[in-house]
Amino acid sequence: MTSLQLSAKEEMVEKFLDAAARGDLSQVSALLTRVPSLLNQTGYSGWTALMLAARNGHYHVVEGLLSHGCDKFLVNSSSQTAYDVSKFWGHRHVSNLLSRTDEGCQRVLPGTDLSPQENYFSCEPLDRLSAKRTDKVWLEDRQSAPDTVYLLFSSLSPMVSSSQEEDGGAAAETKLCRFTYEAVKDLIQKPSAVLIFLGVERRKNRSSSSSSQEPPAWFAISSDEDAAELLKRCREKSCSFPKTPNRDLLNLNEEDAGVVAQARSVLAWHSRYSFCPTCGSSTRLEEGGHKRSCLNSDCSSLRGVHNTCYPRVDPVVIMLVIHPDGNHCLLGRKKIFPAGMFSCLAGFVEPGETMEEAVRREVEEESGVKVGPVQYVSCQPWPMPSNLMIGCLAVAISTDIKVDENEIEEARWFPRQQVIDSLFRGARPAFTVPPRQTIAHQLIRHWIHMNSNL
Ligand SMILES: NC(=O)C1=CN([C@@H]2O[C@H](COP(=O)(O)OP(=O)(O)OC[C@H]3O[C@@H](n4cnc5c(N)ncnc54)[C@H](OP(=O)(O)O)[C@@H]3O)[C@@H](O)[C@H]2O)C=CC1
Ligand SMILES: [Mg+2]
Ligand SMILES: [Mg+2]
Ligand SMILES: [Mg+2]
Ligand SMILES: [Zn+2]
Repeated sequence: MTSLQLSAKEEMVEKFLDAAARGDLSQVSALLTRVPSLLNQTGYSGWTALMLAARNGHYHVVEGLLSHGCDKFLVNSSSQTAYDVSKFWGHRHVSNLLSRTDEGCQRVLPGTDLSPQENYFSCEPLDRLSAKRTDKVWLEDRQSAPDTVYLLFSSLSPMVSSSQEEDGGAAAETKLCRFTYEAVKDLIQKPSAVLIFLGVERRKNRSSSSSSQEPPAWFAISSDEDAAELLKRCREKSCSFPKTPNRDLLNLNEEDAGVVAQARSVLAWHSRYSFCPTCGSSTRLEEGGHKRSCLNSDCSSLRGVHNTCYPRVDPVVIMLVIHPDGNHCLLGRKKIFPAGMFSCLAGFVEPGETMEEAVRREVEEESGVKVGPVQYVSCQPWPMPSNLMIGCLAVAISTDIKVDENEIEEARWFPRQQVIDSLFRGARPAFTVPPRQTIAHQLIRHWIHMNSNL
């Protein structure tokens, strides 16, 4: 290419970027018709036409460029996307346009903070009515009510039905199988059965005429009967008890996942605490399955408050560590991860430790990186078996990495652009992030959505 041709091309790019910056939609369209390759060209400091139009709030130019299929995830030399730029300059109509996805209303780049409800397993479709757990008469009455819903568990997995996609591809949706009292009453009567009261359905419309009637109650029942025998109780063909909960329970809809978060954690606690941890005696289920009391009347667990009597929740900190330059984040991989997957570092909170200290300790133990400020973002119940994942952002104050090979296979600083590529583009990214149902994924997204460079 001659220098004359080169400068002609440069001139064309400049003209195109200038038209976008001025909001001249007809010139932008005319130039694109003649030279389609202009679409994602960059000028000074890596600014694209989309960024320049976004900077100046030119909604129709942004719309036009998007309709031509321009790449909205490109970043300039300060690692800002067009969305970051429009948000910083207060052009909300443009940032709303840029945050839309092809799937419609789902937000890829939300302008607001992540709400706790957005984490999978955190939806609460049932009102737990904990005060009713001690009301034996009420509980027995609800158990046999015709509209009461029973979920059936075997080896801590709920019975689910899966619909397959038409081409025989991956399971499209997994639903909890719901049973009536009549269908499971023989199981409830077995001495080995564990029955948990989960709550009652929340009324969608409190002022509805049927409000005098009690909303349906939900129970979980765990049975040690043979799984194949249990499956015969279901009329649907595609029923199963998932074998790999870490993976299979992520295909439920948000509401079913919320119910499973409670039921699985409580059942897992019963399966591991059959005997009193204080004196080793047998225990009795109480309070709708939310308590185990020791049968030895001399046991000290019967006096005072004891966490041996109630289901456990184990707090785990999970953190996205940001490089002091603001443009890289620290991700690690365990040996058991699928090839190419990197995730946030995580670790159990230890006794007598604050959340912030647990973040600093786990990051330093696992990666050798020292952490300064820590900020809570959101949390996620993780019923594998009963963790509460406390999601944080943390800022590194040192950058050398030395991994603890017992826990982590590799840890690396990833540039923001690679993270964006992995989250949103999928086309041969340098690494993969965990699935959207994990808080690790949501924390990574949260960081990308922040205007950390502006
Ligand atoms: N939802 C999400 O996005 C994510 C969820 N997680 C979950 O977080 C949990 C913790 O993460 P992980 O990195 O493994 O934690 P840690 O870094 O704390 O390492 C766990 C190891 O530490 C030991 N350990 C120390 N204290 C405890 C304790 N109170 N309970 C259990 N083990 C303890 C165990 O060792 P030993 O086995 O030798 O006794 C265990 O294998 C995991 O269960 C994982 O499923 C993790 C990442 C993402
Ligand atoms: Mg650790
Ligand atoms: Mg860890
Ligand atoms: Mg640990
Ligand atoms: Zn005891």
